[in-house]
Amino acid sequence: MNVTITPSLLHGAVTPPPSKSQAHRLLLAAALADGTSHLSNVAFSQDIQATVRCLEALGAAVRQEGDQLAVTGLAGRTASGGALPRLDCGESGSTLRFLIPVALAVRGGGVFTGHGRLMERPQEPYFAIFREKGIAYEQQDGALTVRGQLTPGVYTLPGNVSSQFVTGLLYALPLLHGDSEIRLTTPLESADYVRMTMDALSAFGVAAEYDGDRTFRVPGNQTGHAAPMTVEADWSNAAFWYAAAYLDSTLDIQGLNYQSAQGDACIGMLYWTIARPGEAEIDVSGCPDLVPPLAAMAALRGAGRITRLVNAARLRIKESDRLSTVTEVLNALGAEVEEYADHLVITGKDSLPGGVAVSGHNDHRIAMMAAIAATNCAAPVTVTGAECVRKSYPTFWDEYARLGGQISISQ
Ligand SMILES: O=C(O)C1=C[C@@H](OP(=O)(O)O)[C@@H](O)[C@H](O)C1
Ligand SMILES: C=C(OP(=O)(O)O)C(=O)O
Repeated sequence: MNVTITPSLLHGAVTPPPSKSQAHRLLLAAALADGTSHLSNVAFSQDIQATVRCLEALGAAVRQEGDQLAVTGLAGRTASGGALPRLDCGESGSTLRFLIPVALAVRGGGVFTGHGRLMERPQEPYFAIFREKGIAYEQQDGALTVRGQLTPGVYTLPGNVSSQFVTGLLYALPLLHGDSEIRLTTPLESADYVRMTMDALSAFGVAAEYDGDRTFRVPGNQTGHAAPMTVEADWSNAAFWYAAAYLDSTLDIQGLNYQSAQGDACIGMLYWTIARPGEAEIDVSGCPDLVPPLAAMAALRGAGRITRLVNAARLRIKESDRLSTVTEVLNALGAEVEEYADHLVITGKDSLPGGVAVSGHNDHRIAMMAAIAATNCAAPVTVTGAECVRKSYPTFWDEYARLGGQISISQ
């Protein structure tokens, strides 16, 4: 699907979709707990569909009841020895990395498949653990098979590849028959995502302790208890509307929790960092998903104003190599972005020429970045492969049009 945008500013009230990160976590906690949890405000983005499908494959029951999702958990039931469950994780890194250790704990392993770039995204921190602990793994023809017994003990891994490994272990280790420890060999990046994990576990009565530095203590023999929960609005996707507002659209962004544990809630603060005159340097190691909207803001910050988005190496292992795709797409629109190994340097302009077609690179955040930058372009912009927004924000283009964005869609 191609979307052609005739540049115009956006106006009106908008509520961001339910948080994808929080929904993954609540669904998983509910699927492992005792009893039936009712979850409100779950939206079926492709990534959440992947998590639901995989939790069902692991034996949890998920059904729609009115506008809630009822999740009946495994309640400590485990099964091993039979055929391994097959888990199609779509393009969702969270689903894959959260469920690898969970599948080992509850089913003795699994066969994981994925689409797009997913199976190329790194899993080495898990593989290093598996080699040390004698868990078999094999990646062949796009499928990753893991098989073995997860045992309580010490789990050592780096903190700077992806926080999603820590989250996966925090879900799996409480299920084991003994206490465990997670030890990080480097400082934890994306730390707020791990805090969100601990909040979700704690809402279901599962305890883990973090020393705030490199060690997590995880007591074993824990089964969570069903809890009614409501998913918050998504700050990572709200950030695109913040970017549009910074670029002169008049938006009333509603429904957000300003006390949220979502790390990307810092977009409110970063908005002002970008709005101030002079050079800006933003460390994005805690909020990697904000780079596309921040880059759109920085590209249009005003002539000559320099923004550095630093500590961003991890952006290369997302749905696309985001340091390269942010650079390519914004520069195609006429921006001045310089790409380095682990950072971007962006020299602002007052407006961009546009007048080109840019690829969404099968990356929802790149397509949304292009759409927001297009509001400040002089000539129409076509986003090809624009359906990729379904990964996290299926209604994005509808909302964009509802807010007055002038789009035409072609196949
Ligand atoms: O745990 C999560 O929900 C996520 C963690 C982050 O990944 P990293 O920890 O790999 O940076 C983020 O980029 C991703 O979109 C979602
Ligand atoms: C990187 C993302 O998600 P995941 O890692 O779960 O695929 C994202 O939503 O930007």
